[in-house]
Order: sequence, then structure tokens, then C-alpha cells
Amino acid sequence: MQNHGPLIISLDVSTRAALFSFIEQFSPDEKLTIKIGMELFYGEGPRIVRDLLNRGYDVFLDLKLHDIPNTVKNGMKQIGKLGVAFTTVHALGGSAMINQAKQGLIEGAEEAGVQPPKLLAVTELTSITPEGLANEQNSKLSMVDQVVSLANLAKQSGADGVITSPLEVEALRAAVGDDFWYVTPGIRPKDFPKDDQSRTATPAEAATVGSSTLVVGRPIINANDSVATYHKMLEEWQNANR
Ligand SMILES: O=c1ccn([C@@H]2O[C@H](COP(=O)(O)O)[C@@H](O)[C@H]2O)c(=O)[nH]1
Repeated sequence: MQNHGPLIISLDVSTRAALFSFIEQFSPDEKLTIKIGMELFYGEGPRIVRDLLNRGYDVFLDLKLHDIPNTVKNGMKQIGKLGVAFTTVHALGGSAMINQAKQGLIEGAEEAGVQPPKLLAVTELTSITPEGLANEQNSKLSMVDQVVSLANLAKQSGADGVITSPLEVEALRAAVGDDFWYVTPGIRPKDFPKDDQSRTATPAEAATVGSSTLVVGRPIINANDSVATYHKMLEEWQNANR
């Protein structure tokens, strides 16, 4: 299976102090990939991203841009300058927006002399249920068909991959191909509460269906022993049958 990536920790905290007190539980040699979302980014600004990069961590900046193409391009130009590994838009923003997002990342990265991040398009949020898709979004498609349709759009528009739940990954690999990233949040250890997630799977299940990379937040952050929980989930992800 291609692009078997890291288990990304979604560090959904609101302050720099909380971020570093979490990270300092780990050995400095541990090669972590940290996802920063809107909570920390809006609270602390881009400096927090630079601080993590300077300490050697890989960063996934997950701001899920969704606006007109020109606005997204200019926002992505700023993100492209940072040197992060992944960033996101909503696929529902459409082809022109995704295309301009990619362009902005390339221009920003070139200006700063860094590599552009991989652009991931969010398909249907993992909190959305099939009923919500039908009744609130009035989609006539099943969840899988809707996600495949958005992933095809994202790929044709220049994205490097999608954010989706593991439940759609097998269909995506068949319909969209292996040369694309399938990044999956909604990961829960067996018997762990779903919280506000709807379409969930364990690390082993996600590996078996072909997820490229996992995103895990609360099960690790809120654990009594976050380091042990991270290692247990990482081992399950790395050792599952593929
Ligand atoms: O469809 C999506 C897109 C993004 N996310 C993000 O992933 C993490 C998941 O956190 P958990 O605590 O493990 O539920 C969170 O930052 C979301 O914003 C997602 O869950 N689903």
C-alpha cells in the first residue's frame, strides 16, 4: 500500500503552555507529527507553528479554508511560507478554489525557499452521519459516493489527498487511485467513546482498509498516560495487516 504515513497527534489545546507541557511528556528523540487546528492557531498565531518546526517537529496546519478562490489563494500563500507538511481546504469550495489554494501554496513556498505542504481536501467531515448528509445537505448520493465524487474533484483540481473517514477508504482507493493521500481522523481505540465523531474506526481497521495516515486527538490528549496511549495506537497502526 502506498504512502503509509505517521500517526498524527491532533493537539487541540488553546495555549502555548498546554502545547509544550503535552509535548514535553515525550522523549525529545520521538519524531512526532503534530496537527495544529484553529483553536491553537487563532489563540497563538503563526509563531507557534514556527516554534514547533524549529524544534524539529513535522506540522500539519489544519485550518480548512473555504472561501472564494482569490481569498483562499492569498491565505494559502501565507501558509505556504511556513514550511508545514500538510494543510487543508474544504472540497466543497469547488475546483477553482482548490486549484488556487494549490497555486498559493506553491508561490508562498517558493518565496520562502521551503517545500510546499501537501494540500488535503476535506470531503465529508467525520462527524457527519449518512442521515445528516441526506437530510441537512440534501445529497441524493450515499456517503461513499459523495466522498468519492468530492475526492475525484479534489484530485482533478490539484489536491494531493483528502481527509475522509476510514469507512470510505477502500472505495476511494478503487475509484480515485493509490497515488493520492487518504488521511483519516475519526480514529478511536476499541471501546473508546466516539465523542462527536460519527464515522469511526480503530487504528488496525484503518490500516487494513488502506488509510495513508491517521489523525488522533482526544484519545491521546485526554488519556491518563498520553505517551503510552500514543505508542499503543502507533503499534496497532504499524503492525496491522495491510
Ligand atoms: O473530517 C474531519 C476533519 C478533521 N478532523 C479533525 O481531526 C481531529 C480529530 O480529533 P479527535 O479528538 O480524535 O476526534 C480534530 O482536530 C478535528 O478537527 C476530524 O475529526 N474530521
